[in-house]
This record gives sequence, structure tokens and C-alpha cells, in this order.
Amino acid sequence: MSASGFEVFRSRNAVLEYLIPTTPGASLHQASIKLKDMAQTAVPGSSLGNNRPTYIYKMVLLGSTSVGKSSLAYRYVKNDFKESLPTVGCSFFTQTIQLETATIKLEIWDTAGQEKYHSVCHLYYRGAHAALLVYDLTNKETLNRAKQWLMELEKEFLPDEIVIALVGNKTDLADEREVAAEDGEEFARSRSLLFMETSAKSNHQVNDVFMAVAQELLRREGKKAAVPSTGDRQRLDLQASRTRRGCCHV
Ligand SMILES: Nc1nc2c(ncn2[C@@H]2O[C@H](COP(=O)(O)OP(=O)(O)OP(=O)(O)O)[C@@H](O)[C@H]2O)c(=O)[nH]1
Repeated sequence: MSASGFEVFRSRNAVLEYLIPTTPGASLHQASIKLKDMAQTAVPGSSLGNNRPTYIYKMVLLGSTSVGKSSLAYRYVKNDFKESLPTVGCSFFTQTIQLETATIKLEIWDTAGQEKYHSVCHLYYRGAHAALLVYDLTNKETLNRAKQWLMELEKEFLPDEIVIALVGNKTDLADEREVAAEDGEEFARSRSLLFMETSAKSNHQVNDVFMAVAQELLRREGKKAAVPSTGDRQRLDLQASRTRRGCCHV
């Protein structure tokens, strides 16, 4: 399958996909190595047989190259860390979260931060329900880049349409810090974003950031359900919501 100059490369168990640039010089070898490295087993649909709703959400990881997007995804999904995980195009993970009131399936799209992929990035975040805007707290410029990403998301989405978390990664490199926690936090507060500092390397708050986003998605789901509406309007809303949010009962 081909989409806008990219080839979709799907693993046998179909839980991991790569969009590989088809332009000359693209590193298919690199991509297939990463695919092999990161192949994971599917999470069983354990909500079968109970009445908890299952929500499927698309989450995109955005940020400059080398801020640690792939490392955060890899830590979260595989609970492991590798020194080298360069992303070619986009990689795709799934992770299922069992909460008391619902099952959440996160489809995590890890985009390449290199500028050469920038022109196709909007294809990745289209239809997203959540975004992690990742910066490297040892590199101030990457926070500026994350702010630019935010402006792009704000053009694409209505204010309450997407949950956005600003993530300052690499807390383990405390001596090299260029961005104070307060600066990241203050910016996030001013734009109503979730905020967390993490380390994919030392596994600091990685699970927490994904969980915070999942909880916020669920909270908004509850808020939407609480809005009173009647008759046809309600039916229409529900249909729109199902299509938009990919919500389903299993
Ligand atoms: N010390 C430290 N290094 C990290 C951390 N997270 C990632 N790294 C390192 O930073 C480099 C880049 O990490 P990646 O996860 O590939 O970064 P990325 O944002 O996915 O980069 P692109 O794929 O180019 O967009 C690698 O050498 C990682 O080992 C962290 O929390 N602490």
C-alpha cells in the first residue's frame, strides 16, 4: 500500500507498522532493522466479556530529532531503553490500558523529528486524539520547536478536540539541563497543556505521562456524555462521536 510517497510496511502480527519513504536514498534497511528490533506481541483484548467500554485513541509523538520520542514509546511499550533508535518516517505501536471504568487502546504514532520528514508530518497527526510534544531539556532550541508544533496543532484542531501534553525528556542529564522545569511548566499552564518531565533512560515518569493523557481522554469522554441533548440530535452526536473518537463497546 502506498500513501503520499510512503510505503506502509506491516509486521506479521499487524501491531507494528512503518511508513517508509519511497524516495531514493531512503534507508529501508534501517527501517527493517528497527521493525525487527521493536516487534512486539499483541495485547489480548481482555475487556471481552465485561461491560467496560473500550476506547481507541490515536496519539502522536512530535518533537525535534533526538529528543527521545522513540525512546519514550519504546520504554512505555517494551519497558526497555536502547541507545540508538533513529526513526525513518513513522513507526507505530499499540498499548492497552485497563482502567477501572474503561479499557483504553492507545495507537501510538512515533514520527521522525528530522526536518526532511516535516512536510508529511501533518499526515501523521491528522485525526489524532492526543499528542505528546516532546523536547529535550538539555537543549533549549527543542522547546522552541515544540512551541512551533503546538501552533501547527492549533491550526488543525479545535481547543478541546485534542489532549496535548508537553514533555521535557532526559531528566537523568541533570548537569546538562538548559530548560528549567518551571519554564516548561509555566508554558504548559499558559496554553492549558498537561506537563511532565521524564527520562526514557532511567524510566522516570514515562508510564505516568501516558497514563495522565489516557485519564484526561477518559475524563473528556465522561464530560461529553454528561452534556444533555435530546432526540435526533443525541443520536447524531453519538454517531459523530463514535466515528471521530473510534469508540466501541466490546
Ligand atoms: N540520557 C538520555 N538519553 C536519552 C533519553 N531518551 C533518549 N535518549 C537518547 O537520545 C537519542 C535520541 O533518542 P530517540 O529516541 O531516537 O529520539 P527521537 O526523538 O525518536 O529521534 P528521531 O527518531 O530522530 O526523531 C538516543 O541516543 C537515545 O539513546 C533519556 O531519557 N536520557
